[in-house]
Amino acid sequence: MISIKDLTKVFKTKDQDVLAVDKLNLSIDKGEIYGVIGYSGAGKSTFIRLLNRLEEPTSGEIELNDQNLTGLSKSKLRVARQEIGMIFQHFNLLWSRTVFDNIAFPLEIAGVPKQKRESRVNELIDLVGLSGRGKSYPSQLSGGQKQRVGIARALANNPKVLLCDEATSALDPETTDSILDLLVDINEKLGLTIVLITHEMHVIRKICHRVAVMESGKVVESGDVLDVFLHPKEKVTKRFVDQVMGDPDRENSLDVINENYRAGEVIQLHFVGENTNQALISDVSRRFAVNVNILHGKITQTQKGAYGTMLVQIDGEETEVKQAIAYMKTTSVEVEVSPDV
Ligand SMILES: Nc1ncnc2c1ncn2[C@@H]1O[C@H](COP(=O)(O)OP(=O)(O)OP(=O)(O)O)[C@@H](O)[C@H]1O
Repeated sequence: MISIKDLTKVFKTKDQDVLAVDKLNLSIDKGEIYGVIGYSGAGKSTFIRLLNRLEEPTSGEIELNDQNLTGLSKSKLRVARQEIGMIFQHFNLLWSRTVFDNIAFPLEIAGVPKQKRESRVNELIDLVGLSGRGKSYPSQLSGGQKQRVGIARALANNPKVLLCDEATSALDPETTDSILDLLVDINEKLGLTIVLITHEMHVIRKICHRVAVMESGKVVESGDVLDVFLHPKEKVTKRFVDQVMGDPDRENSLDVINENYRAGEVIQLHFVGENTNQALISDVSRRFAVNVNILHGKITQTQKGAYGTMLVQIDGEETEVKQAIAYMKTTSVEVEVSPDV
Protein backbone atom coordinates (compact mmCIF):
# COMPACT_ATOMS: atom_id res chain seq x y z
CA MET A 1 0.00 0.00 0.00
CA ILE A 2 2.73 2.46 1.01
CA SER A 3 6.23 1.73 -0.11
CA ILE A 4 9.05 4.01 0.99
CA LYS A 5 12.44 3.63 -0.65
CA ASP A 6 15.66 5.34 0.44
CA LEU A 7 13.71 8.36 1.64
CA THR A 8 16.12 11.12 2.61
CA LYS A 9 15.70 14.66 3.88
CA VAL A 10 18.54 17.09 4.40
CA PHE A 11 17.70 20.50 5.86
CA LYS A 12 20.15 23.09 4.67
CA THR A 13 20.63 25.76 7.30
CA LYS A 14 23.03 28.68 7.37
CA ASP A 15 25.45 26.89 9.67
CA GLN A 16 25.15 23.29 8.59
CA ASP A 17 23.28 20.58 6.73
CA VAL A 18 21.00 18.50 8.97
CA LEU A 19 20.32 14.93 7.86
CA ALA A 20 16.85 14.48 9.40
CA VAL A 21 15.78 11.34 7.49
CA ASP A 22 18.49 9.04 6.23
CA LYS A 23 17.75 6.52 3.43
CA LEU A 24 14.64 5.24 5.17
CA ASN A 25 12.94 2.12 3.81
CA LEU A 26 9.54 0.97 5.00
CA SER A 27 6.58 -0.91 3.63
CA ILE A 28 3.13 -0.41 5.14
CA ASP A 29 0.23 -2.75 4.36
CA LYS A 30 -3.33 -1.78 3.59
CA GLY A 31 -5.54 -1.64 6.67
CA GLU A 32 -2.78 -1.80 9.27
CA ILE A 33 -1.95 0.59 12.07
CA TYR A 34 1.75 1.26 11.72
CA GLY A 35 3.58 3.09 14.47
CA VAL A 36 6.91 4.87 14.21
CA ILE A 37 8.52 5.55 17.58
CA GLY A 38 11.63 7.50 18.44
CA TYR A 39 13.03 10.03 20.86
CA SER A 40 13.03 13.74 20.19
CA GLY A 41 15.18 14.58 17.17
CA ALA A 42 15.01 11.07 15.68
CA GLY A 43 13.33 12.46 12.56
CA LYS A 44 9.75 11.27 13.10
CA SER A 45 7.97 14.56 12.34
CA THR A 46 10.05 15.09 9.25
CA PHE A 47 9.32 11.54 8.14
CA ILE A 48 5.53 11.83 8.49
CA ARG A 49 5.49 15.24 6.80
CA LEU A 50 7.44 13.76 3.89
CA LEU A 51 4.69 11.18 3.41
CA ASN A 52 2.24 13.77 2.10
CA ARG A 53 4.95 16.09 0.87
CA LEU A 54 4.28 18.78 3.44
CA GLU A 55 8.06 18.50 3.38
CA GLU A 56 9.85 17.92 0.06
CA PRO A 57 12.17 14.88 0.08
CA THR A 58 15.80 15.46 -0.85
CA SER A 59 15.84 12.02 -2.49
CA GLY A 60 14.06 8.68 -2.42
CA GLU A 61 10.58 7.54 -3.32
CA ILE A 62 7.15 7.22 -1.76
CA GLU A 63 4.57 5.07 -3.50
CA LEU A 64 0.94 5.08 -2.42
CA ASN A 65 -1.16 2.42 -4.14
CA ASP A 66 1.43 2.17 -6.92
CA GLN A 67 1.39 5.90 -7.54
CA ASN A 68 4.75 7.57 -7.08
CA LEU A 69 4.01 10.61 -4.91
CA THR A 70 7.51 11.99 -5.20
CA GLY A 71 7.22 12.55 -8.95
CA LEU A 72 3.86 14.34 -8.95
CA SER A 73 3.34 17.90 -10.14
CA LYS A 74 1.68 20.36 -7.71
CA SER A 75 -1.77 19.96 -9.29
CA LYS A 76 -1.61 16.15 -9.34
CA LEU A 77 -0.29 16.18 -5.79
CA ARG A 78 -3.36 18.16 -4.69
CA VAL A 79 -5.60 15.36 -5.98
CA ALA A 80 -3.40 12.60 -4.56
CA ARG A 81 -3.44 14.31 -1.15
CA GLN A 82 -7.18 13.70 -0.90
CA GLU A 83 -6.23 10.06 -0.31
CA ILE A 84 -4.19 11.10 2.73
CA GLY A 85 -5.72 12.66 5.86
CA MET A 86 -3.63 14.02 8.70
CA ILE A 87 -4.12 14.90 12.36
CA PHE A 88 -1.77 16.94 14.52
CA GLN A 89 -0.61 17.20 18.11
CA HIS A 90 -2.13 20.67 18.51
CA PHE A 91 -5.18 19.91 16.38
CA ASN A 92 -4.66 22.79 13.87
CA LEU A 93 -8.35 23.74 13.89
CA LEU A 94 -9.76 26.99 12.55
CA TRP A 95 -10.71 28.83 15.73
CA SER A 96 -13.24 31.17 14.14
CA ARG A 97 -15.20 28.30 12.64
CA THR A 98 -17.65 25.99 14.40
CA VAL A 99 -17.07 22.25 14.70
CA PHE A 100 -19.41 21.75 11.74
CA ASP A 101 -17.61 24.31 9.60
CA ASN A 102 -14.17 22.97 10.50
CA ILE A 103 -15.19 19.53 9.29
CA ALA A 104 -16.88 20.99 6.20
CA PHE A 105 -13.74 22.93 5.23
CA PRO A 106 -11.93 20.20 3.22
CA LEU A 107 -15.22 19.36 1.51
CA GLU A 108 -15.62 23.00 0.46
CA ILE A 109 -12.13 22.96 -0.99
CA ALA A 110 -12.89 19.72 -2.85
CA GLY A 111 -15.98 21.42 -4.34
CA VAL A 112 -18.58 19.14 -2.75
CA PRO A 113 -22.07 20.67 -3.12
CA LYS A 114 -23.72 22.13 0.00
CA GLN A 115 -26.35 19.47 0.58
CA LYS A 116 -23.91 16.60 0.22
CA ARG A 117 -21.51 18.46 2.47
CA GLU A 118 -24.09 18.76 5.22
CA SER A 119 -24.99 15.10 5.26
CA ARG A 120 -21.32 14.08 5.16
CA VAL A 121 -20.41 16.40 8.04
CA ASN A 122 -23.30 15.11 10.15
CA GLU A 123 -22.23 11.55 9.43
CA LEU A 124 -18.65 12.39 10.51
CA ILE A 125 -19.81 14.18 13.67
CA ASP A 126 -21.65 11.00 14.69
CA LEU A 127 -18.71 8.79 13.73
CA VAL A 128 -16.29 10.60 16.05
CA GLY A 129 -18.77 10.84 18.93
CA LEU A 130 -19.50 14.58 18.81
CA SER A 131 -23.25 14.45 18.21
CA GLY A 132 -24.89 17.68 19.34
CA ARG A 133 -21.62 19.68 19.32
CA GLY A 134 -21.72 20.83 15.68
CA LYS A 135 -22.40 24.46 16.61
CA SER A 136 -19.67 24.70 19.26
CA TYR A 137 -16.43 26.57 18.65
CA PRO A 138 -13.07 24.85 19.25
CA SER A 139 -12.44 27.04 22.31
CA GLN A 140 -15.53 25.50 23.92
CA LEU A 141 -14.21 21.96 23.56
CA SER A 142 -11.88 19.78 25.63
CA GLY A 143 -8.58 18.60 24.14
CA GLY A 144 -10.04 15.18 23.36
CA GLN A 145 -13.06 16.73 21.65
CA LYS A 146 -10.79 19.01 19.60
CA GLN A 147 -8.86 15.98 18.39
CA ARG A 148 -12.16 14.31 17.47
CA VAL A 149 -12.89 17.33 15.25
CA GLY A 150 -9.40 16.94 13.78
CA ILE A 151 -10.10 13.28 13.03
CA ALA A 152 -13.51 14.02 11.45
CA ARG A 153 -11.96 16.73 9.29
CA ALA A 154 -9.14 14.40 8.21
CA LEU A 155 -11.67 11.75 7.20
CA ALA A 156 -13.99 14.11 5.30
CA ASN A 157 -12.78 13.22 1.81
CA ASN A 158 -12.65 9.48 2.48
CA PRO A 159 -8.87 9.13 2.55
CA LYS A 160 -7.18 5.74 2.27
CA VAL A 161 -4.49 6.69 4.78
CA LEU A 162 -4.56 8.66 8.01
CA LEU A 163 -1.29 10.18 9.22
CA CYS A 164 -1.15 10.96 12.93
CA ASP A 165 1.55 13.36 14.10
CA GLU A 166 1.85 12.83 17.89
CA ALA A 167 -1.94 13.01 17.96
CA THR A 168 -2.31 12.22 21.65
CA SER A 169 0.80 13.89 23.07
CA ALA A 170 -1.12 16.95 24.28
CA LEU A 171 -3.79 14.87 26.02
CA ASP A 172 -4.08 13.35 29.50
CA PRO A 173 -3.83 9.54 29.79
CA GLU A 174 -7.59 8.89 29.90
CA THR A 175 -8.35 11.13 26.95
CA THR A 176 -5.40 9.58 25.11
CA ASP A 177 -6.99 6.16 25.57
CA SER A 178 -10.36 7.34 24.27
CA ILE A 179 -8.76 8.86 21.15
CA LEU A 180 -6.72 5.69 20.59
CA ASP A 181 -9.94 3.63 20.90
CA LEU A 182 -11.52 5.90 18.28
CA LEU A 183 -8.57 5.36 15.92
CA VAL A 184 -8.91 1.57 16.28
CA ASP A 185 -12.64 1.91 15.70
CA ILE A 186 -12.24 3.79 12.43
CA ASN A 187 -9.39 1.52 11.34
CA GLU A 188 -11.73 -1.46 11.75
CA LYS A 189 -14.93 0.18 10.48
CA LEU A 190 -13.44 1.90 7.45
CA GLY A 191 -10.45 -0.36 6.74
CA LEU A 192 -8.35 2.77 6.97
CA THR A 193 -4.56 2.46 6.98
CA ILE A 194 -3.08 4.50 9.84
CA VAL A 195 0.51 5.66 10.15
CA LEU A 196 1.35 7.31 13.44
CA ILE A 197 4.42 8.77 15.02
CA THR A 198 4.90 8.91 18.77
CA HIS A 199 7.48 8.91 21.53
CA GLU A 200 5.18 6.86 23.79
CA MET A 201 5.39 3.08 23.76
CA HIS A 202 1.96 2.97 25.37
CA VAL A 203 0.47 4.24 22.10
CA ILE A 204 2.30 1.56 20.12
CA ARG A 205 1.30 -1.14 22.57
CA LYS A 206 -2.34 -0.18 22.63
CA ILE A 207 -3.20 0.18 18.97
CA CYS A 208 -0.39 -0.67 16.54
CA HIS A 209 -0.01 -3.87 14.57
CA ARG A 210 3.57 -3.13 13.53
CA VAL A 211 6.20 -0.73 14.71
CA ALA A 212 9.41 0.83 13.43
CA VAL A 213 11.93 2.34 15.83
CA MET A 214 13.70 5.44 14.53
CA GLU A 215 17.06 6.79 15.64
CA SER A 216 19.17 9.44 13.88
CA GLY A 217 16.91 9.48 10.84
CA LYS A 218 17.03 5.72 10.30
CA VAL A 219 14.76 2.80 11.09
CA VAL A 220 16.93 0.75 13.46
CA GLU A 221 14.40 -1.98 14.19
CA SER A 222 10.94 -2.94 12.97
CA GLY A 223 8.42 -5.75 13.16
CA ASP A 224 5.16 -6.99 14.68
CA VAL A 225 4.52 -5.20 17.96
CA LEU A 226 4.47 -8.40 20.01
CA ASP A 227 7.72 -9.61 18.43
CA VAL A 228 9.41 -6.32 19.21
CA PHE A 229 8.20 -6.51 22.82
CA LEU A 230 9.40 -10.09 23.07
CA HIS A 231 12.76 -9.75 21.31
CA PRO A 232 13.86 -6.10 21.35
CA LYS A 233 17.29 -6.04 19.73
CA GLU A 234 18.47 -2.44 19.95
CA LYS A 235 19.20 -0.59 23.17
CA VAL A 236 16.78 2.18 22.19
CA THR A 237 14.01 -0.39 21.64
CA LYS A 238 14.63 -1.95 25.04
CA ARG A 239 14.26 1.47 26.61
CA PHE A 240 10.91 1.92 24.88
CA VAL A 241 9.71 -1.52 26.01
CA ASP A 242 10.76 -0.56 29.55
CA GLN A 243 8.48 2.49 29.29
CA VAL A 244 5.57 0.05 29.40
CA MET A 245 6.99 -2.94 31.25
CA GLY A 246 9.58 -1.34 33.46
CA ASP A 247 8.95 -1.00 37.12
CA PRO A 248 10.32 2.32 38.42
CA ASP A 249 11.60 0.38 41.40
CA ARG A 250 12.99 -2.44 39.29
CA GLU A 251 16.60 -1.61 39.88
CA ASN A 252 16.09 -1.43 43.61
CA SER A 253 14.00 -4.54 43.64
CA LEU A 254 16.61 -6.44 41.61
CA ASP A 255 19.27 -5.31 44.07
CA VAL A 256 17.16 -6.55 46.94
CA ILE A 257 16.33 -9.74 45.08
CA ASN A 258 19.97 -10.49 44.37
CA GLU A 259 20.77 -9.86 48.03
CA ASN A 260 17.91 -11.97 49.36
CA TYR A 261 17.69 -14.78 46.85
CA ARG A 262 21.23 -16.01 46.60
CA ALA A 263 20.19 -19.64 46.24
CA GLY A 264 19.42 -21.10 42.83
CA GLU A 265 18.99 -18.80 39.83
CA VAL A 266 16.95 -15.66 39.33
CA ILE A 267 15.59 -15.61 35.79
CA GLN A 268 13.30 -13.37 33.80
CA LEU A 269 10.59 -14.85 31.60
CA HIS A 270 9.12 -13.02 28.62
CA PHE A 271 5.91 -14.50 27.30
CA VAL A 272 3.01 -13.97 24.95
CA GLY A 273 -0.50 -14.90 26.10
CA GLU A 274 -2.19 -14.52 29.49
CA ASN A 275 -1.66 -18.04 30.79
CA THR A 276 1.54 -19.21 29.11
CA ASN A 277 3.68 -18.41 32.15
CA GLN A 278 1.36 -20.09 34.68
CA ALA A 279 1.28 -23.24 32.57
CA LEU A 280 5.08 -23.26 32.32
CA ILE A 281 5.64 -22.69 36.02
CA SER A 282 3.37 -25.53 37.09
CA ASP A 283 4.87 -27.76 34.40
CA VAL A 284 8.42 -27.05 35.60
CA SER A 285 7.50 -27.61 39.25
CA ARG A 286 6.03 -31.00 38.32
CA ARG A 287 8.90 -32.15 36.11
CA PHE A 288 11.86 -31.09 38.25
CA ALA A 289 12.70 -31.11 41.93
CA VAL A 290 12.83 -27.31 42.15
CA ASN A 291 10.89 -24.55 43.85
CA VAL A 292 9.76 -21.71 41.63
CA ASN A 293 9.26 -18.46 43.53
CA ILE A 294 7.55 -15.62 41.70
CA LEU A 295 9.28 -12.35 42.62
CA HIS A 296 7.73 -9.84 40.29
CA GLY A 297 5.51 -9.87 37.22
CA LYS A 298 3.60 -7.71 34.79
CA ILE A 299 1.24 -8.41 31.91
CA THR A 300 0.15 -5.84 29.37
CA GLN A 301 -2.32 -5.99 26.48
CA THR A 302 -1.28 -5.20 22.91
CA GLN A 303 -3.40 -5.08 19.74
CA LYS A 304 -2.21 -8.61 18.98
CA GLY A 305 -2.61 -10.15 22.44
CA ALA A 306 -1.04 -10.14 25.88
CA TYR A 307 2.68 -9.74 26.57
CA GLY A 308 4.22 -10.27 29.96
CA THR A 309 7.41 -10.50 31.94
CA MET A 310 8.01 -12.32 35.17
CA LEU A 311 10.97 -12.51 37.49
CA VAL A 312 11.28 -15.89 39.20
CA GLN A 313 13.75 -17.67 41.43
CA ILE A 314 14.43 -21.33 40.65
CA ASP A 315 15.80 -23.02 43.72
CA GLY A 316 16.97 -26.61 44.27
CA GLU A 317 19.90 -28.91 43.48
CA GLU A 318 22.22 -27.29 40.95
CA THR A 319 21.71 -29.96 38.28
CA GLU A 320 17.93 -29.86 38.69
CA VAL A 321 17.94 -26.05 38.42
CA LYS A 322 20.07 -26.26 35.26
CA GLN A 323 17.80 -28.88 33.73
CA ALA A 324 14.69 -26.88 34.61
CA ILE A 325 16.12 -23.77 32.91
CA ALA A 326 17.27 -25.78 29.88
CA TYR A 327 13.73 -27.18 29.62
CA MET A 328 12.16 -23.71 29.89
CA LYS A 329 14.35 -22.55 27.03
CA THR A 330 12.81 -25.18 24.75
CA THR A 331 9.33 -23.66 25.22
CA SER A 332 7.74 -20.60 23.65
CA VAL A 333 8.63 -18.57 26.74
CA GLU A 334 11.76 -16.46 26.38
CA VAL A 335 14.18 -17.06 29.27
CA GLU A 336 16.77 -14.52 30.42
CA VAL A 337 19.16 -15.91 33.03
CA SER A 338 20.65 -13.44 35.55
CA PRO A 339 18.84 -10.36 34.20
CA ASP A 340 20.79 -7.12 34.39
CA VAL A 341 20.53 -5.17 37.57
N1 LIG B 1 12.95 23.02 9.22
C1 LIG B 1 14.08 22.51 9.72
N2 LIG B 1 15.27 23.11 9.50
C2 LIG B 1 16.42 22.59 9.98
N3 LIG B 1 16.48 21.47 10.72
C3 LIG B 1 15.33 20.83 10.99
C4 LIG B 1 14.08 21.32 10.50
N4 LIG B 1 13.09 20.47 10.94
C5 LIG B 1 13.71 19.51 11.65
N5 LIG B 1 15.06 19.71 11.68
C6 LIG B 1 16.07 18.86 12.34
O1 LIG B 1 15.90 17.53 11.89
C7 LIG B 1 16.11 16.60 12.94
C8 LIG B 1 14.87 15.73 13.09
O2 LIG B 1 13.81 16.54 13.59
P1 LIG B 1 12.31 16.03 13.73
O3 LIG B 1 11.48 17.17 14.22
O4 LIG B 1 11.89 15.34 12.49
O5 LIG B 1 12.50 14.93 14.90
P2 LIG B 1 11.38 14.30 15.82
O6 LIG B 1 11.79 12.87 16.02
O7 LIG B 1 10.04 14.54 15.26
O8 LIG B 1 11.56 15.08 17.17
P3 LIG B 1 10.42 15.89 18.01
O9 LIG B 1 9.53 14.84 18.57
O10 LIG B 1 11.22 16.60 19.05
O11 LIG B 1 9.77 16.80 17.02
C9 LIG B 1 16.46 17.42 14.16
O12 LIG B 1 17.86 17.46 14.27
C10 LIG B 1 15.90 18.79 13.84
O13 LIG B 1 16.63 19.79 14.50
